[in-house]
Amino acid sequence: MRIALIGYGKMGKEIEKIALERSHSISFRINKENANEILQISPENTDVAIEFTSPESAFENLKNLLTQRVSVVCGTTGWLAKQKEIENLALQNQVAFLYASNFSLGVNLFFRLNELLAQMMNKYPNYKLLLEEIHHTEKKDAPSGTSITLAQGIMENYPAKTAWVNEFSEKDNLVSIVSKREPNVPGTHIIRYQNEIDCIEIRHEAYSRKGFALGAVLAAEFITGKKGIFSMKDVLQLG
Ligand SMILES: NC(=O)C1=CN([C@@H]2O[C@H](COP(=O)(O)OP(=O)(O)OC[C@H]3O[C@@H](n4cnc5c(N)ncnc54)[C@H](O)[C@@H]3O)[C@@H](O)[C@H]2O)C=CC1
Ligand SMILES: O=C(O)C1=N[C@H](C(=O)O)C[C@H](O)C1
Repeated sequence: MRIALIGYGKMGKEIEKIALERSHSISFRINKENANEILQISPENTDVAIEFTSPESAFENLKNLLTQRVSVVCGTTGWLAKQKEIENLALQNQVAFLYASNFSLGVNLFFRLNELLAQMMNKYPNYKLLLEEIHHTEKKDAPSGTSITLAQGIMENYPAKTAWVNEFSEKDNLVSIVSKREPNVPGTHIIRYQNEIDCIEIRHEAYSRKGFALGAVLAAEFITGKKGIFSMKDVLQLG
């Protein structure tokens, strides 16, 4: 498979390692400095593009790639207000598009665990809920994309929770997401239900970026040759 890497930073480089190990080749390495080269990417030279850039650049990159009829796996967080527009563009151009806030198998298992726990805790409202995310100090967006997915999973299974906020709050209808930034943390997410008697906590801690990169390459392998909108649930078949 010929992969174009859009964003050759921490994630782009990690993805390249896994892609080469799995016998794929890299058709383009695009960064801020050579961003215009994205216009040269086409189905003639590339099977799939993997986009990990920044919240400010993702929408424009995705628009260009999909209009040029190139299927895309996107891991950039913080641009989702325009997700529907991008999905429609993929459908119009008859290519595949897959976005995930987190590509690691562990986090996708954790998403399911979070939903099951929310379903149970829905019956015990005297437990206060807190969602905490810790990431490296270079991260540009807050809260993390993963914590937004976790908050959505809670709201779908705990109807009294109707919105999330990115601050500490004890309001019963809110999912409170607290974001912390510390050096060299690849990504940690904690969900805690607590009252004066005890505490129930689930936690996912990434030890490196390898799981994110492997998941992104598996997603690229999965969508190659397909058309439509996909998610990591399709790739990992977690049920
Ligand atoms: N979904 C997931 O599993 C994961 C998502 N992420 C997300 O991926 C994104 C990138 O993360 P990192 O690689 O850690 O960031 P990074 O800052 O190390 O790398 C980003 C790269 O994008 C490039 N870039 C910026 N503007 C560009 C443009 N217009 N065109 C092409 N390249 C451009 C920069 O030159 C830089 O090399 C972030 O939004 C982060 O939240 C990160 C890890 C896992
Ligand atoms: O910026 C990161 O590094 C990460 N971003 C993703 C997010 O916002 O959830 C995924 C992972 O936690 C690492």
